Amino acid sequence: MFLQIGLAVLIAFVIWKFMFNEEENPLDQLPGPPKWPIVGSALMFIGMSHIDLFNLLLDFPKKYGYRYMVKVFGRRVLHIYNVADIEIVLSHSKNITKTMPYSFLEPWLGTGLLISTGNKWHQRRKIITPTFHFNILKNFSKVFEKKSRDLVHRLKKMSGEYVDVFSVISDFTLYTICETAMGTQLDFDNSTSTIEYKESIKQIGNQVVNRLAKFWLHADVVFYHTTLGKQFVKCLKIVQTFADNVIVERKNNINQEDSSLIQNLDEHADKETKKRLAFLDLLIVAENKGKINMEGIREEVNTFMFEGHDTTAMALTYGLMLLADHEEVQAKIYEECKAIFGDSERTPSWSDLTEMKYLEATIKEILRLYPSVPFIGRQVTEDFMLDDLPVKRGVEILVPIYDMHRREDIYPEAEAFKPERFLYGEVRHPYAYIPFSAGPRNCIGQRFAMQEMKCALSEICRNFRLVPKMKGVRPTLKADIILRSIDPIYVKFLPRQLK
Ligand code: HEM
Repeated sequence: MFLQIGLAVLIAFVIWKFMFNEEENPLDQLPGPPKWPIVGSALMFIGMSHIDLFNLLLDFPKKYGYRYMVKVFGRRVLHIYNVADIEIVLSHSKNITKTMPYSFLEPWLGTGLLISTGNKWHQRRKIITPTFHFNILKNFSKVFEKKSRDLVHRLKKMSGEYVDVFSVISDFTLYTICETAMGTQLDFDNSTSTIEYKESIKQIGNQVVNRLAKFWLHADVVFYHTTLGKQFVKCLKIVQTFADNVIVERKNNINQEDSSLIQNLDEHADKETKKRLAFLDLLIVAENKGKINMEGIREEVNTFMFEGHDTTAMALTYGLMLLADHEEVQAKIYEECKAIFGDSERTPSWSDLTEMKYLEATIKEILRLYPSVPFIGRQVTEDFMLDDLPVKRGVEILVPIYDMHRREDIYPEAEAFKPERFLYGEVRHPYAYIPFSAGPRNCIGQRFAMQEMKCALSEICRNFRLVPKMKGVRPTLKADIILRSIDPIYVKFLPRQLK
């Protein structure tokens, strides 16, 4: 009896709240998919796969224009495609809070740099920015060189067969980030803890995405009772334990020489140390100065491990697919490398990579067509004006990078792969090209990512001619935190004679 009365009161409250007590919102005047009382447009998304959702989002701006609003129950999600709007949103100094999908990463990444907001984010960004100092990145180029050489060896063993590119490339990016972030080599260590860590870190990303795709798993009370939730907890434990052990070991080993080197990076630009510095060492030095604690170090190490391997792995995978399809682009990269290396078989140094202008333009074009992060979300915490439109606290904003990068009026022949767009100084709005986002919350790892990708792609193009499984075929994509393909992408790597 009491239960029924309670239920009736609850339903009456929900109806009153959504139908009669809802504040006027200027966004309600914007175009958008049909809305019903209480549920908004929620019904149209029920049972939709991630592929359908991705396609629906591509279709919406054609129907509703470059500023539209999707309402799902009480949530108002404003979608913006105009570069001027995107600039206002991404350059806003106060509205820096991320939207809901990232919260599912929180049990793993904590509130590290990617997820945190407000003062915590400001402080962390200040502490972490020096870890991406030019001289630190230069120090990492040795890791890029070595891992790229190992990658070429692995591909040589598979020459002539169609290779599932992502599975090989994601090992490369994982090994690279692990050595640069934690100073730990995963590739040749066959201990159980290392193998488990490698597997878990790959699975954990998939588990988060699976959860995101199923709205009934969004509530913690449900999720942690499912098989998926239990597997997630298991992987989380393995990943956290491994990271904690590495941090403790590294803390015990950091010495006076490392500390002084880190604190005087500019003076010691070219100094070689016996031990290669890792991001983690810089965080340990920051801890010694009381700027970050153990929990903070763990959050940031895990954040680098997540952001630093999947993003570059997907970009390189799409990149190899596009190169295989465009022999003329491969040939130009090969010629550029030949002009730099001549007959030498040495791996590229930092300054060699800086000279690779055509390859740089190619990578930019890869990231235009396939930005590893297809959408950026912001939760509005402070009212602001989007030009003439008042946007109120509580609204969510979605910046669809993937779709904006394919706007025909900004990029003529937008679907075509043309690295030359980025070679001859074509003028466009600075916010019209944002694979690494822009404004205060832009990607802190972008220079790292560019150098790593340049190193890997130049080594691959010097050593192989790439052949597609089927020319002109493009993958089916799905809406996710990272831009993923439904099916594997296959490429054949035919060895070149290096001369
Ligand atoms: C192709 C490679 C990469 C792409 C396309 C990319 C893209 C992005 C984008 C779009 C954001 C903003 C996300 C948002 O606002 O929701 C971001 C943030 C971030 N990225 Fe990257 N990223 C790449 C590689 C890396 C690498 C290699 C690292 C680390 C070594 C890294 C570390 C981060 C971190 C820590 C943030 C959060 C920054 C903050 O909020 O202050 N990324 N990245």
